[in-house]
Amino acid sequence: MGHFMEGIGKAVWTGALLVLLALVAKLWRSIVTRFWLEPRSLDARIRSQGIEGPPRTFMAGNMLQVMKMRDTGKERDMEGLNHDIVKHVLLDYHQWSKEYGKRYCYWWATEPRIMVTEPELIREVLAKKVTQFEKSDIMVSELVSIVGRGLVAVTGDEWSYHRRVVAPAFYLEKLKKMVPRIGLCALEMLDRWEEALREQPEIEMSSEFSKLTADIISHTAFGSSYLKGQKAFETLRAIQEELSKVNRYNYIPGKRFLPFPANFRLRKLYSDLDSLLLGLIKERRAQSGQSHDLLGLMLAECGNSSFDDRAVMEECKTFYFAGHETTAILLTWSIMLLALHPEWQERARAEAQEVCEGATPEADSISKLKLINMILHETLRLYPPVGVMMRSCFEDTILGDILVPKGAAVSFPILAIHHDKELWGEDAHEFNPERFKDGVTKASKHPNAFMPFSLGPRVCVGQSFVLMEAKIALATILQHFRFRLSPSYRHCPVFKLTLRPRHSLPLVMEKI
Ligand code: HEM
Repeated sequence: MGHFMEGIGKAVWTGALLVLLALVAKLWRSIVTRFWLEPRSLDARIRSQGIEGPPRTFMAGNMLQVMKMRDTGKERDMEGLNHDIVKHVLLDYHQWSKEYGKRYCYWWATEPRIMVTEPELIREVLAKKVTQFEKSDIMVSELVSIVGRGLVAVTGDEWSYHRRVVAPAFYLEKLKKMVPRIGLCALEMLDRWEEALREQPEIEMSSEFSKLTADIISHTAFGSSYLKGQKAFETLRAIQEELSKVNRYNYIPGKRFLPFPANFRLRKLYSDLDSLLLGLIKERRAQSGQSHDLLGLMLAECGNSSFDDRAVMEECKTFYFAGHETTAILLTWSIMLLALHPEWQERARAEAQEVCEGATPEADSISKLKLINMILHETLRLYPPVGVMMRSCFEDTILGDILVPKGAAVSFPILAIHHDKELWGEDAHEFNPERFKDGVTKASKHPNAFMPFSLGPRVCVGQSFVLMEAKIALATILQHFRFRLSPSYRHCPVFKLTLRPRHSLPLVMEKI
């Protein structure tokens, strides 16, 4: 009996050992395939087409190099106050495009990314071959951690469904109802400035515009519940801070589950945020009548469909992340450019005074602010808040003269395209809003060379909202203040998720 039991025990141990060995072998095979065999085969297919690039390292590819090169720009200011910023901000593109040509390949962890700068090919990816090119799993998981599982992050059928529910909230007729509220937010900011100017001659613009756009999105997204909206946005800002600390380890698989203190803090912040937003949505569903804020419009659109409270909550997070900082940055760069170019400041002021007659713009007069519109476009060309975009390739696809293999990605350096002399002429680095006088499609040698909001069906859903908001803010400011750059301003644009000034933007303000 004893021998019999011993025999069974041995068989169980041997079986367990075999299972363990099989699991280790499987894991080993998938590690070798994912980190060595697949990248090696993709590399060979890309290089065989004459597309060269910097040598890559195991696992991280060129990711750490790219981060380091982008950090170099953060460590020193630009030498002059000019707009030739590609070599400062996108040093990786500047160096590698000189070494390997404008079309080269670099590696983001195990994903090869082919740089594509031809607007025609970019249009093909973003507007025509949308099923072959999508956001990659790596990108989606990074986006979900930053912006939530809303419109920016979802793909395929889930994206079509979200877009159908969200897009109507941004129709011009609906946005027009938000104009008076945005005007009030701008006037409140001006009151604050008048108060501050009694003590000092300068105002710091980046933080002012960050407050303004947070205030506007809190009101326009949540209407009467805007104080709770503000609380949610503070939590989102804390999440953004924590994420910037852990993003450096993105190439480590499963890094979100590792016991970093930042991961524990993030989990708590996400859970606080979810209960706050879900509470707010429940309250709103219980109210009768329709409200004209973004949340109300979205709830009306989804009705009783399967778009549940969680899906609505993810879209609320998306509005904040996609729309708050980007808009603040647009306003910051445009006022910097107007401070630097007093002739354009005077022309824009004259237009604002003529159209608005001392008041904030009305919904129907916003389209008459043509010069201000041109100034905003020129700002978005020189300083696009989203400076680089990309898409992954899900099946072998012919793109112009390239065969993009499944598993590779294409990357579009929007900033470099907006500064390309072949597209924009010799004055590509100069501020010249006049180039937009006949509209965006005629401003350069290619109708799609201007792409701050992307192109095709996934074009920025908030595009009209942001231009409306920026026009109201600028027209209101211009009618009340004349301004110039403070001598203490230091010019140092940097990439920190978006293209922003590293230092503050102090302006010397004079009440008109
Ligand atoms: C100057 C300001 C802005 C810029 C430069 C900008 C730029 C962009 C870009 C480039 C994309 C495409 C991203 C991609 O597909 O990888 C995008 C998408 C998006 N943006 Fe904006 N955006 C701005 C403001 C806003 C605002 C104010 C909102 C909303 C309140 C917003 C909401 C969105 C959403 C929801 C998407 C995803 C659209 C989709 O995939 O269907 N954006 N934006």
